[in-house]
Amino acid sequence: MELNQTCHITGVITVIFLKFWPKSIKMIIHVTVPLSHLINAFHSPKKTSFSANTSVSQNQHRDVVPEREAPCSEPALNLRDLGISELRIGHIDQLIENLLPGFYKGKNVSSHWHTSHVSAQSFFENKYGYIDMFSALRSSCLYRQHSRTIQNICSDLQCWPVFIQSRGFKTLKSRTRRLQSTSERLAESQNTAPSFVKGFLLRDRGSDVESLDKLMKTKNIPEAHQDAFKTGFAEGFLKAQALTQKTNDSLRRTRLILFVLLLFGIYGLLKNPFLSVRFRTTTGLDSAVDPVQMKNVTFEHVKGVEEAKQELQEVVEFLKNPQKFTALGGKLPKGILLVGPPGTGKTLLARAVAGEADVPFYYASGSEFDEMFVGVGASRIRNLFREAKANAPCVIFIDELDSVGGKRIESPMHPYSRQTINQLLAEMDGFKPNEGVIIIGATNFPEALDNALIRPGRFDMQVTVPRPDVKGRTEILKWYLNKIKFDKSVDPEIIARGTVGFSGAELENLVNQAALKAAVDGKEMVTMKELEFSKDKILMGPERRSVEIDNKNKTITAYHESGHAIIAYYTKDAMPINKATIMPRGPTLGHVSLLPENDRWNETRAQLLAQMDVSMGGRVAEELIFGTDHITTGASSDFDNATKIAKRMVTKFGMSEKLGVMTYSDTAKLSPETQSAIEQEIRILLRESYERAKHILKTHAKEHKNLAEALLTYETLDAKEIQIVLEGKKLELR
Ligand SMILES: Nc1ncnc2c1ncn2[C@@H]1O[C@H](COP(=O)(O)OP(=O)(O)OP(=O)(O)O)[C@@H](O)[C@H]1O
Ligand SMILES: [Zn+2]
Repeated sequence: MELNQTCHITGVITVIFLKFWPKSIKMIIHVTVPLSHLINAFHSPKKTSFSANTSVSQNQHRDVVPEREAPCSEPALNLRDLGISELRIGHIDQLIENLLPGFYKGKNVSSHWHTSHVSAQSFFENKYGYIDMFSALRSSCLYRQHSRTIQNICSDLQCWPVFIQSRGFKTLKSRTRRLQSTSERLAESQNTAPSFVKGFLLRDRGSDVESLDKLMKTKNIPEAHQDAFKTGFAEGFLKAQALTQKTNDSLRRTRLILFVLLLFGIYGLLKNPFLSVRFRTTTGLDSAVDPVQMKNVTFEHVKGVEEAKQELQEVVEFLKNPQKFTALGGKLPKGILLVGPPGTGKTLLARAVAGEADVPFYYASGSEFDEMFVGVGASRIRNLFREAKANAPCVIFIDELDSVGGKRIESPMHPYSRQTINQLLAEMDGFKPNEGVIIIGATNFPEALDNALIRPGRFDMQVTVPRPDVKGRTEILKWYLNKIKFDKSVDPEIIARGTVGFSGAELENLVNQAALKAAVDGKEMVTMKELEFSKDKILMGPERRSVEIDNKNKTITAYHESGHAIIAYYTKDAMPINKATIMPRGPTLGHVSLLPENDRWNETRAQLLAQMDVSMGGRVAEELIFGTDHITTGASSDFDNATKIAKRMVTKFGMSEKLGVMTYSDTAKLSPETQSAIEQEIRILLRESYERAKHILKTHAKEHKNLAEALLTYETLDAKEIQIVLEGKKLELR
């Protein structure tokens, strides 16, 4: 039987024994060697042509005799000759003992090794002078006689789990040697290592697992080893994966942090007032054009302010055709100031001027210019004017001019408050009147403006934009009613009469609220009812139907509101009653709304006194009907109103005999005597008003009672119904 075959048989025997010995298999399974060790173990150490007692020094050059070329003439050596019948894991020692008598500790083997001065690669080598077990086997005296067998055993044993001691640390020298020897060994092992290991060693990472399984199958690797290999591979693979995963995770985290920091950086730059200003006013993308961006607004869109429109017409002419004005040598105003209460159409007018002249409209709000950072306001103004000059002719509109051009505060606390306004003054002086740039400012408080702003050559043209009169209101109502579906029965005039003092914005809101109400009620179009409803809502506040009010409180409210109504009805100079209700609205439990029959441009002393008396009507009614112990807190807002009127009469309108026609703007700075004189006068006015109200209510106690009961029945009464009740007629049930 050919040696080879015998060896193979040995190898096979080995395998068979192992196969049927679950215990030994278990033992083998426990002995799992990390992958790197397995690879080390495969590299059967260099073939050495040692003589038995040659002293072994690890750096002796070894010539490698490739196993397969060795002649196979030796007699076959089988385990029996070695006194071993069957080979199990426990027999390794005996085998080695027989192969290498005296190898094991305790026998004084001719020591092949000295104390190593250079640390060897492994403790094994340090101790035995051989790189590993196999080279120890090969150097045995038996090797020469049975080199073939020992080689085969070694190569078979290679499949056995081997105990390799390796040092936990690597010296540079050993590392180099290891790397070098590993690569040489790897090259060599490709010849000696069984094919399945080759595939394993040379595997491409991509398809490890299935090639490993495939190899396990095709090369019928013993069961026991499969787990060890798989475990080893899995461990190595998982470790590698875990490491990659960790690296990827930390890379991802770093990238995320950098990205967030970048975002913050960009946000900070954009928010930076200097940059954002530059961005806003110098880039075409987001220059300070009117954010509302109403397209081609013309004078047609502005109703009820004819006078203001006429005054601005000439500005439009100038913007359309500046030469016409320069030829005559005339100078147009650089700055136009629109003055009026909120919501009267100042911004709309400025847009209409730019729209009529068809020039760019630059919108800026005064409050934008004031930032907590010093100098930001001034830089924004510079940018705005630079951009406008570059696009002349154009309109610059500065809304709420008083917030940037307010009186300059001369105080060490605000050393920079002048910077922005000074910049504005400088810019206004910085261009010639006929350069084609018109600056329009709007303010609700002209008195708050710095005088330097409104001197000639700056905002030297002032246009008043007042609240619309009944005619203007009718026009504005028609304008907005035409934008919705409304019933033909709607008479804008009546609504206009009932909305004295309403601004354009409030009228627009009234029509809009009526449309919403009609939509909520599922109506096809808006009728007078919805318009009245939204008017009351604006005048008296939204109804609070959900509020549950007990009868006692309802009765008090009914007499309180009737008190106001009776005074208004029986006082000659009082405003006519529009409506009385005990339906809670807004913050009040009831409300009486009065409306002048037309616009009051001025109010007489009698009218002011009448308003005070009406305000006193509520408290007086409570006192007369329920007694002084049952008067309520509900009259506080009435007294506020009456006190305000009395104070304006004394300090503003010169309507006090004692204090004369002087005005007292800042009472806090007055002398104590003057202050107490003012208080005295106010007190007298209020007491007299109270007495007048009491007199009226005593005189018309019956009507007062009838009206209160009607309110308890109908909850809300309009002017007509109130008149019917006070005339003693019966109201038809609604
Ligand atoms: N005379 C008017 N004619 C038509 N619509 C008006 C008129 N006045 C106000 N409006 C409406 O009210 C809205 C607000 O008006 P605008 O902003 O021009 O008032 P304003 O005087 O500038 O208010 P503020 O002083 O609060 O800035 C306008 O968009 C417009 O729809
Ligand atoms: Zn009241």
